[in-house]
Amino acid sequence: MTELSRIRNFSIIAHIDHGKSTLADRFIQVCGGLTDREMAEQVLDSMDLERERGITIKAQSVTLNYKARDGIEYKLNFIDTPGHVDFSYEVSRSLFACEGALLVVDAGQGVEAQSVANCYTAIEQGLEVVPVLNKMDLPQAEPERVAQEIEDIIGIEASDAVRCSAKSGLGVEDVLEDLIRRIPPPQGEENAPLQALIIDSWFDNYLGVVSLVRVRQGVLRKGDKIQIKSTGKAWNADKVGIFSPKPTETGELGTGEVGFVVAGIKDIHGAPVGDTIVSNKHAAETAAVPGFKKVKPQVYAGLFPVSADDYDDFRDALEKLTLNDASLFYEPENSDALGFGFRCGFLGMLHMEIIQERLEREYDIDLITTAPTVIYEVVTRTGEVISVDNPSRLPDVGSIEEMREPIVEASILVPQEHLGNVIALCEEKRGVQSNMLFLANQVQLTYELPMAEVVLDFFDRIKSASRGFASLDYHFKRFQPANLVRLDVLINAERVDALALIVHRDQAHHKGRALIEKMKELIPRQMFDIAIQAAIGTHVVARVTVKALRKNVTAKCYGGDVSRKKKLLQKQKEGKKRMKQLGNVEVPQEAFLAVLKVDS
Ligand SMILES: Nc1nc2c(ncn2[C@@H]2O[C@H](COP(=O)(O)OP(=O)(O)OP(=O)(O)O)[C@@H](O)[C@H]2O)c(=O)[nH]1
Repeated sequence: MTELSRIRNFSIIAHIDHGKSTLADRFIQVCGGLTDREMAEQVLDSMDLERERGITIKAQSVTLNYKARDGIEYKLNFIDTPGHVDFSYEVSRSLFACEGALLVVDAGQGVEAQSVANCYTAIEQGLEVVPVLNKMDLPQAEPERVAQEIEDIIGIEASDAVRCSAKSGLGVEDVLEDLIRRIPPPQGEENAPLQALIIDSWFDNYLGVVSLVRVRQGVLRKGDKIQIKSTGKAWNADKVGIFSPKPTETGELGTGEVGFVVAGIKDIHGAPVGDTIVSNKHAAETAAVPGFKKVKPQVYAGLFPVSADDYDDFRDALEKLTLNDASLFYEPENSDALGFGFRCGFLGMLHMEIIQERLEREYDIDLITTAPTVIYEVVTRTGEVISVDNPSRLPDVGSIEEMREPIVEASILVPQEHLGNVIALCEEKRGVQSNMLFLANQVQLTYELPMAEVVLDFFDRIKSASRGFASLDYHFKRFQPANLVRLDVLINAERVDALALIVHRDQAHHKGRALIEKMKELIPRQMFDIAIQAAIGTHVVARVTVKALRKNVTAKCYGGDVSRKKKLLQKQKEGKKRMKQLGNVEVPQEAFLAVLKVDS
């Protein structure tokens, strides 16, 4: 067991692309955790998809042995955190297991809103935040300006922040030295009964559920009878160890340490993130570690297999995905237009795209996704409050007393020269400004905005309005009464349930018109005219027609070249894969998501 004074538990707070993963890889290299050959690019981003998109999704940890300049060997537990705003709850749960955090800032860019929000969380949780200026090898690095910005915006001393380059390796050991000096060691009673916090749980095909834990007090040993506090179920700790970064069994985890435990649990709901593991013998007298907030999905959409034959495979795939992703929600949904599918809940649009891509790539299921929506609250005339995550399930207008939409508080950091554009965008999105602070070169804006306006494309819009310089962080604040209506889309006079949207009444006409114009571009011409209408109740607000066209793909083939003809027909068939037949009209997947393309 390692003496507490030689342990440091830390996270890295960084904005996307500021170099967190590169720096973590450098740490692993400096501490000799892997041979060069094993040091494949960016070891910590383990999922294929993460690697392709270059973003970190799942929290991971690594234990490193670092021989410091004072001659002492320290055990450094690094708990990785994702960078995207959709996954910010994972940051707060990783911070729970640490005494400190490195704030890595790109010295050529400066502080970004999300890092600010995460730093505040860290400081609130009593963590020591240690600033690091990265990318010092770049000619545009301006360490003095950025250090000043850290002091002004976050309010921590940064003039002496270590300057490094994760890419070249310059200053990386200085970062480790600074970390050891400034981040306090963990505290806790070695002889007390076991109390360990579950930071993360995931499903492994061979081992069952693996949980990443932080021991608060006592010792977790292989063979111990343990209990999961919230379920009251007892298990046997079959495997106990650390990630170095390869999983390595050590047989025990002492107070203050971070590592994994495998206890024969078959379902991640049996070892929920944020739960506490205690010794079975002392379960009654050991309290749970005060956990962190549970996350709820923010964005809902219907997912339907293109081919009804895929339904069972689709359900199995969702079941498997939730084994590793407790934040993914699903329940069966039946649409008149699209048949049997599932209503799924996601943390945000990125999460939705990732799940959709995994379903298609890893499980080979072609899907139609309906327009994403947030959750609305509806108060009925009888005084009942119901949550609506599906526009087509909105109760009859006559029975609605009030509708409420979710409001977020958004914090935006933007350089002064782009302030006007960003404010204009917030106004367009029905935002209400609650604060504006001029800090160093940046302005910190606080807005209350309807969540529906924020989750879809706000992030991309704000980036383009500021030439990539503005950054955004937001969280749910409350539900607020709003004048909302359901906008229906009719194709050849048939209402298509899967295309319904909930929109603000003031925007209904404009949105309806823009939406069907977009759909007109996306629905290919067919052998007959197709009328597309947008309607509120029985009132049609806009109408377009997709003109008939006889599309004969083989017309171009002269002579009797059969193989060429076959090839063309095959090509056309593949092109059809993601089409859905609505009545006699073929509608492509893109048309169901047309609303996402309306604003841009
Ligand atoms: N020039 C230079 N480039 C760097 C440095 N550190 C990282 N980069 C580059 O910056 C890009 C982003 O680095 P990552 O380490 O993937 O960033 P990240 O913060 O982990 O991003 P997420 O995983 O998405 O949170 C990569 O192309 C790196 O090669 C540095 O010190 N200098």
